[in-house]
Amino acid sequence: MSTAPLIEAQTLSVSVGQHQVCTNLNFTLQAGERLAILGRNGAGKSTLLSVLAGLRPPDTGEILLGGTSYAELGPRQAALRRGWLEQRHGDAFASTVLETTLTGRHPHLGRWDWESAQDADIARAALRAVGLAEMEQRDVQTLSGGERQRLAIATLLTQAAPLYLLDEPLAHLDLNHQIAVLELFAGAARDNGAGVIMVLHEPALAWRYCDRALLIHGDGRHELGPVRQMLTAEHLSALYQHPLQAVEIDGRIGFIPR
Ligand SMILES: Nc1ncnc2c1ncn2[C@@H]1O[C@H](COP(=O)(O)OP(=O)(O)OP(=O)(O)O)[C@@H](O)[C@H]1O
Repeated sequence: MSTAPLIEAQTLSVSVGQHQVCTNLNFTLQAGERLAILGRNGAGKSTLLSVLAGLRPPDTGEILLGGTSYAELGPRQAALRRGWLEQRHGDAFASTVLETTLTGRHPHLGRWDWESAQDADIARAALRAVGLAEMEQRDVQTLSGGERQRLAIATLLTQAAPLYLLDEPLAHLDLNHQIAVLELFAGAARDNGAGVIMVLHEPALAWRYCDRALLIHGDGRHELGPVRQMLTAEHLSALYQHPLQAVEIDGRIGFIPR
């Protein structure tokens, strides 16, 4: 069995327009690890995540999935190794919730294959996991923002890639569903050895649900390390350019804006 990391970024430099997102970024993510990406609006978190997903090229450097580059893998093999939750979900056509979830199985099917009963079982299990089991025949265009976000997560779970790249997975979710989704990916990491990289705007949840944090400062600088070292009031006040105070209750940390 390959012991190569799920993903490895080597000397990665990324820019968009005139904006430098990161310079000389190096990291590896092993099975079962969770990494949070944090930074101000416009810092370049989504841009970096789309580079990690192989959807736009870095300026320099390389990304390897299980030791293999995107160029060598090609789109189908890449889709079997990493799933990407994008920030916006457009539904140009009417489709049911179940049909949309089943699109997650496409990388697993041959060119002329239809989805099997087993594929439908996998999709239904994912819909149950995000609390949408009762809605499988609903038209996606009628879903609320939070329901649509949970459907995107169910589709990603149906894809069942070992690495999840999540761009703001908590967008549109109420507090109850935020924790449910973070618990879902914590379980995937713990029980199935999934790797998770997620863009989050809530440092307290990153502290609780991730092992490491990558801080993107928006001027090309980044910092990477264990959450307990990275997610301090001092670091986060500098990152968000707003003074924050850390509060600890029952072993959990919160950050209060001053
Ligand atoms: N095609 C483009 N041309 C020029 N600038 C762009 C382009 N795409 C994005 N940008 C800019 O690059 C910067 C980084 O965008 P990105 O979406 O990666 O930020 P982000 O950190 O994910 O922000 P947010 O927290 O608001 O989602 C932003 O200032 C954005 O306006």
